Amino acid sequence: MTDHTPDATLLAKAETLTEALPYLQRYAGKTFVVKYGGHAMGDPELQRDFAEDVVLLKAVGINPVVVHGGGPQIGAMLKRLGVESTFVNGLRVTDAETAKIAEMVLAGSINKDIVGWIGQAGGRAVGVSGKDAGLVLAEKVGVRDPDPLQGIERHVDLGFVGEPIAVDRRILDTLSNAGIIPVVAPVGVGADGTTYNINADTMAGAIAAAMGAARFFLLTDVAGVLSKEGELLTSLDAAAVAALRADGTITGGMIPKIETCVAAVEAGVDAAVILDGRIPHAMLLEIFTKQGAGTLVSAGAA
Ligand SMILES: Nc1ncnc2c1ncn2[C@@H]1O[C@H](COP(=O)(O)OP(=O)(O)O)[C@@H](O)[C@H]1O
Ligand SMILES: CC(=O)N[C@@H](CCC(=O)OP(=O)(O)O)C(=O)O
Repeated sequence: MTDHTPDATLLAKAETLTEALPYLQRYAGKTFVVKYGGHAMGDPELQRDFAEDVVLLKAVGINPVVVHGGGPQIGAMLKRLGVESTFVNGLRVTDAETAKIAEMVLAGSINKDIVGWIGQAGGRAVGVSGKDAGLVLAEKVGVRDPDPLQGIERHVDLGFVGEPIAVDRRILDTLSNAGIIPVVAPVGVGADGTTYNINADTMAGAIAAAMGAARFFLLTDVAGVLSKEGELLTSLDAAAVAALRADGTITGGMIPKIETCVAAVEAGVDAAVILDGRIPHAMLLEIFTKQGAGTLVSAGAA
C-alpha cells in the first residue's frame, strides 16, 4: 500500500503556515510601519531577507510603509569629504553642508537602493522623502543637553535638525492603495522651505502615529533594549523607559529610538517593537510566530 503521509519537513512547512493563519487574519488590511536602521543594512543577504519580508507582508494583505535611516552611511560620506560630525543625545549636529550631504545619501542613494531590493524581491516600491507631496512638515529642533557632572543643562544648537510637526499621509495612502510599498527617507521641509535632517526613528514614529499603524517595528543592530548587565528587556512602558534614561542605561542612538516608541504608542499605535535586524527574517518571526523577539514598548503597564 502506498504511504500518503508527507515527509516531516513538508509537514513542518504546513504547520508553519497554519501557525501563521490567525496572524494573517488579524493583520489583513492593517498598516505596519517598519523603520530600517542604517546599522541593520550592512549585509547583502540580510538586505535580501528584509526586502522579501516586506514583499511578503504586502502579498498577504498588510500595508507596509518603510522608513529608513542611514546614519553610518552619512558618516562614511562625511568622512570621505573631510567633514567633521558630532552627535548630541543621538542626533547629528547638522550644518548647511552636512544637511546637503545627508539628503544626498538618504534620499538619493539609500532610498533608491531599498527600492531596488524590494523590486528584486518581486515587489513594487516607490521612494519618497518627507518633501514629496508635503509628506512631512518639520520644524527646527532645540535640544537641552544635560551635563550631570556639573548638574547643569547647556543649550545646544543642532543646526538643520528637524522634527516632524505634521504628516500629510495622502501620498502614502495613494501608493499603498495602488499596491505599491512606500519607502521614506528621513528628510523634511519647514514652512519656509528649509530642508531638515530628521532622525529616522523620530520620522518613522511620526509616520506610524499618523497612519494609526497596528505595528511599528524598528530594526537595528542590537537584540533590543539591554539592561546595564546586558540582558534583553523584553517589555517596557513609559515609566520604565523614563527610569532607564534617568539612570543612564539608555544612551546614544537608543534615546531617539525608545522615545519615538513611547510617543507612537501614546499616540495610538498598538505596539512598537525594537528588533534585531541582524537576525534573518526577524520581522516575519515576530509577526507570524508565537516567539516574540526584541523589546516590546506598550502604552500601559508592562
Ligand atoms: N540600553 C541600551 N540597549 C541597547 N542599545 C543601546 C542602549 N543604550 C545605547 N545603545 C546603543 O544604541 C544603538 C542603536 O542605535 P543606533 O546606532 O542609532 O541604531 P540605528 O542605526 O539602527 O538607528 C546600539 O547599537 C547601542 O550602541
Ligand atoms: C538628525 C539625525 O541624527 N539624523 C540622522 C538621519 C539618519 C538616521 O537616523 O539613521 P539611523 O537610523 O541609521 O541612525 C543622521 O544624520 O544620522
